[in-house]
Amino acid sequence: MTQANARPVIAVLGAGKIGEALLSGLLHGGRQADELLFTERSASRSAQLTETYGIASAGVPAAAKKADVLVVAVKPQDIEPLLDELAPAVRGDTLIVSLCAGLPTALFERRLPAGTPVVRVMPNTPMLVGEAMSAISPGKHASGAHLATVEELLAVVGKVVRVPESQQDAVTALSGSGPAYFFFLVEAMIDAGILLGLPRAVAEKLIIQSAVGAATMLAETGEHPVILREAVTSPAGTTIMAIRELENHGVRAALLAAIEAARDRSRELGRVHEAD
Ligand SMILES: NC(=O)C1=CN([C@@H]2O[C@H](COP(=O)(O)OP(=O)(O)OC[C@H]3O[C@@H](n4cnc5c(N)ncnc54)[C@H](OP(=O)(O)O)[C@@H]3O)[C@@H](O)[C@H]2O)C=CC1
Ligand SMILES: O=C(O)[C@@H]1CCC=N1
Repeated sequence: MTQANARPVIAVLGAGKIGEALLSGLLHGGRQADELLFTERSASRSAQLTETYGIASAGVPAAAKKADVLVVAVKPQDIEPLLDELAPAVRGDTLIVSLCAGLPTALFERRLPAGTPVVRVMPNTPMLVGEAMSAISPGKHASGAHLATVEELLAVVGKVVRVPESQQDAVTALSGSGPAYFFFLVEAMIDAGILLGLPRAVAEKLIIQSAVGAATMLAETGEHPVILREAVTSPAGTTIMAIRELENHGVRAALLAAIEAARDRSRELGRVHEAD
C-alpha cells in the first residue's frame, strides 16, 4: 500500500471493454476516482474515459510507480509490448492481476521482477451491471492475502470463485465467453419472433424478460435446470415439439463442441507465450 491502512491504488492497464467495466464497477462499488488510474494507447479514448468517470490516465511507467495493484486488461496478442514497458517499471511489492484469456501466470512471473505476485482472473462483461462471474487463480508468488485482495475487489462487481490455474482455459470457454452464447441465443429467438410475424419491439420484450425470468429462477430456486425445463414442458404440448427440433438439430452437441473449441483457443493463446 502507498500509505499505512490506505486502500490500494488500482491501475487498469488497457481500459477497453472489460477494463472500462471494471473501472465503472469499482466506482459504483464505492472506490474513489483518486484510488483508480488507467492507461490507454489512444489519447481520445483516454480523454473520453476521464471525462466520463473522473479517473486520471497515466503512462505505464507512472501507473506502475503509483499503483499497488496493476490489472492487465489488454488483448493477449498485445501483451509482449506491455510487458516490455512494465518489466523495468514495476515495484517489487506490486500485485499483478491478469484478466487476459489464455495467458499463464508463469508468463508474467518470467518477464517481471523475481517474486512478483500474480493472480490470474477470468471475469465476464456482466461486470458492467455488477453481475460478473470471475474465477481467480494464484501464481507461484501470490499469497492468501493477495487472493483475498483480488476477491474483495471483484466481489464489488459480481461473484468470485477460486479455481486451480489448470482449470482457467475451461472457465474462459464457459463463463468468460458465456454471455456471448446467451446473447446469440436471445438474438436467434428474437429472429424467430419476427419469423412468426411479431413486431420486433414486442419480440425483444418477450424474449429479454423471459431470459431475465429464467436466469432469476435458476439463481433463486437452486433447482436443477432439468427440473425447471420439465415444469414448462407439458405432455403433448408446445414446448416438447420445440425441444424435439432442438435435439434433431444437434443444439446440445453444438454447444459441447463450441465450448470445447473456445477452451482449445484459450490454450492456444497461452501456448504462443510458452518458454522455449
Ligand atoms: N471482453 C470480454 O468479454 C472479456 C475479455 N477478457 C480479457 O480482457 C482483455 C481485454 O479484452 P477487451 O476489453 O475485450 O479488449 P479491448 O480491445 O476492448 O481492450 C483492450 C484495450 O487495451 C488497450 N491497449 C492495448 N495495449 C496497450 C498498452 N500497451 N498500453 C495501454 N493500453 C493498451 C487497447 O487499445 P487499442 O484499442 O488502441 O488497441 C484497448 O483499448 C483480453 O485479454 C481478454 O482476453 C476477459 C474476460 C472477458
Ligand atoms: O473472446 C475472448 O477471447 C474474450 C475472453 C473471454 C471473453 N472474451
